[in-house]
Amino acid sequence: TRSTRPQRLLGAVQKNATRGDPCSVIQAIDHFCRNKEWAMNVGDEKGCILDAVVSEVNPATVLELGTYCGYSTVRIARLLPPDAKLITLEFNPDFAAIARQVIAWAGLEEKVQLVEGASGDWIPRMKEQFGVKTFDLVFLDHWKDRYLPDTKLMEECGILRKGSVLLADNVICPGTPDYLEFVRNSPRYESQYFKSHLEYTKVEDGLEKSVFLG
Ligand SMILES: Cc1ncnc2c1ncn2[C@@H]1O[C@H](/C=C/CNC(=O)c2cc(-c3ccc(F)cc3)cc(O)c2O)C[C@H]1O
Ligand SMILES: [Mg+2]
Repeated sequence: TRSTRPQRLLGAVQKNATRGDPCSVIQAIDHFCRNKEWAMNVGDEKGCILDAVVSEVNPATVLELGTYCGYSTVRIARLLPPDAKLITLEFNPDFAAIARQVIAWAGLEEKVQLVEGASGDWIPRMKEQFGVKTFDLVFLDHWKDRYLPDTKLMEECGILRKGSVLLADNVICPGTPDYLEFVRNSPRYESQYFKSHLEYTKVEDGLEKSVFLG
């Protein structure tokens, strides 16, 4: 049977990237998506903004919602200090299987814990299951109608601390209007919009960075 796009994306990584070299994995995926088949990775342009925020926060603990093929997982994990931990949630087993191989090809397995399951089920269990009290950085890139409910859930579960940074992809395209309205109007967040473009296109999109004020 015909391969899937994530399988072809993994093939491009295994063919063109060097094992243990995260930058070559990122470049291989961006080249594949720009020249062969578009895929919903955060991409190189928004990826540079993601890199800047990760470097600024220098997080010890990171939560990613929506792994997909692991592109942003690799982008973030490659910048983390040695004993930092990135937990990434993905409920589609086929995507999770591809992402594990992409993360392994980049040589970043030690820094990444990929959890197969729904964010709503796992956010309440972060403390007991993984011994993580709070997250310094959360990257939201899963179903767009889950950004707001999961943010409220993270607040309720106490996994955000004063200064925790939420970075949300696609706040313009496809758009997350309810989430954007919430973080921009809530007194508990200091929000900033980073204008960019939808991955591999000229369409406007951007990232919203929201600092939880406790
Ligand atoms: C609740 C929950 N828990 C765990 N994993 C979850 C989850 N909801 C989705 N996921 C997983 O994250 C991934 C989903 C991401 C959703 N992202 C998107 O739908 C998405 C869509 C576009 C886009 C833009 C313009 C167009 F014309 C077409 C598409 C661009 C992007 O950057 C995106 O992230 C894969 C899915 O299995
Ligand atoms: Mg996205």
